[in-house]
Amino acid sequence: MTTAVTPDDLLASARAWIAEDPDEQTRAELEQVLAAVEAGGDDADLADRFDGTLEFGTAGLRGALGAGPNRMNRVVVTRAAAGLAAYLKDTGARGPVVIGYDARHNSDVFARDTAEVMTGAGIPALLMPRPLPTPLLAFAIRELGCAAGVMVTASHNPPQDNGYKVYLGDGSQIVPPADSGIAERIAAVGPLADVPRGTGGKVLDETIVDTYYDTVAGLAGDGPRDLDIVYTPLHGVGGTSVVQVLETAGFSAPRVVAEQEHPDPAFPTVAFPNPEEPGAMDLAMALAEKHGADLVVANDPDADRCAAAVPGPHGWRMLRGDEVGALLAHALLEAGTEGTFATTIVSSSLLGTMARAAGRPYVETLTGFKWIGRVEGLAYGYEEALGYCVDPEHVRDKDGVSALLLLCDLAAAAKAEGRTLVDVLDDLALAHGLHATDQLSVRVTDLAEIGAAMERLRAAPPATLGGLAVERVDDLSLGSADLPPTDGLRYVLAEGARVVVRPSGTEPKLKCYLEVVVPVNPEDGVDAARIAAAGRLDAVRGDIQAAAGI
Ligand SMILES: O=P([O-])(O)O[C@H]1O[C@H](COP(=O)(O)O)[C@@H](O)[C@H](O)[C@H]1O
Ligand SMILES: [Mg+2]
Repeated sequence: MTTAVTPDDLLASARAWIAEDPDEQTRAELEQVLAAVEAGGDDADLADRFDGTLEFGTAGLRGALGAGPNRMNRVVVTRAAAGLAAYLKDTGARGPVVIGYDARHNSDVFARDTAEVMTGAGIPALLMPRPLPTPLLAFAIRELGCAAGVMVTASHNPPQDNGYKVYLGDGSQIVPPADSGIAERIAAVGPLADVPRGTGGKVLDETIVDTYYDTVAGLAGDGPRDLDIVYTPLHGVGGTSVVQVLETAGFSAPRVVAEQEHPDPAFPTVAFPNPEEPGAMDLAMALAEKHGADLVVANDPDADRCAAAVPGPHGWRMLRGDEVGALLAHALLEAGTEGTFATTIVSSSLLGTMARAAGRPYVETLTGFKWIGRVEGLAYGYEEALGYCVDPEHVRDKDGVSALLLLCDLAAAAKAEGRTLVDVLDDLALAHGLHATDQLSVRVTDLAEIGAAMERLRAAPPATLGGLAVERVDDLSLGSADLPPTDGLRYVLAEGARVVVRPSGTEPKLKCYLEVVVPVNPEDGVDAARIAAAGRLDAVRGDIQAAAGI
């Protein structure tokens, strides 16, 4: 919520904040900012810090570390934990809260604060033994019968950010109305000094980690294991888990990108620690090229996403999330997996086509794994943002470790037949048409630019995009029978193409998701369809960019 503040209110809020902040560092930081304003300096920085509070977005709270309610810090985390504790008590939830954390700045401190607030509220707290992947936390919630889970992570965001993912006892991240129920109770938390603090809870031993490794390793079949794998955890926490799981499943140890092997909150070798960002996978692909490896796999820093790259005639290329999503779906369908297949409205429509062809139920949700994770009867869910859930029984969230293992499993099976993952993708294109997707993602410094772009699109709906007629425009903010309201626009285009435009819920970005479908003529081959699709995507991209004015 954004409230207009007068300068006097602002100064008073800052002083009140300093008075209750238990963190020496953020206290000193805000004192400095305040002193500069009091000395007549610009108050823009101070105003921004107090311009509302961090809110639950696509994946919990997320924001820059720093002092003030609009930043991630010990005050905000303590209040969030107290609000969650109140929600759990009010809703009669039973069982402990398990708390995980990644290796970012202060993640361990925020995790400990959360544990102390939980025990202070009379709720048992279990703390993960060390910085570990997000999916391990999601696993622990179900495995240990917890009432809720908290993961302190900002995933793939820049180094100066941190975040707070909240899960309930079903192991899925919170959605409405639980998020607003928790937010109301956070807002109602009184002075910090009145929030009772207990012990740090129980620190779990390695048993939970080993159980997870065995469970994940057990997902792979007993197929061929000859595969030369290059892996990078992108300076995050996936490293030991992935190596251990691959080896338990019978693969040789992957070649790990040495510069990115160990957790480092500064993420020194990448501009953004996000495998979706250009350049993030360069070191991994260079290592693979050097050794003539078969496959590159990567996780984002909290290891709930999995990226992959494959060799081709023009060098290594990254697979899109939609391609990995289709490959894993194919593997599961081939293995006879029953149940519902699900993805989001911004992901490729290929999954729906594959599910229908195989006679499986199919569901589309809003963006975010918090929605996919709670699909009833879920057998497999994925989203284009490199997120995959291949074992919903144990992990009701995306899991970059299990997805990575199953992808290696599939690649090794293909290799044993003298084929590659690209050959499998070609099979799918021949069977269902080439579904090509791309994303136009524009990072802004001023969030108002995103609102302005959405307004322009609403005011002047394009009649065609990339030469394809716009057959229907859905304003997603109105909601529908199948989907709760969310800020976004969907353009249904001729020939099976579509564009969705929405503001990111985790970063200051406007995202446009593009898909075109091109039939494959077996005589011309899949590559001809790929070239045609790339041209179409370019044309659609140019038009939506112009229409949005970004
Ligand atoms: O940060 P992660 O890896 O948890 O990923 C989070 O953010 C992604 C991007 O969301 P948005 O487009 O709103 O920025 C979501 O797709 C994902 O489900 C969510 O968990
Ligand atoms: Mg992540």
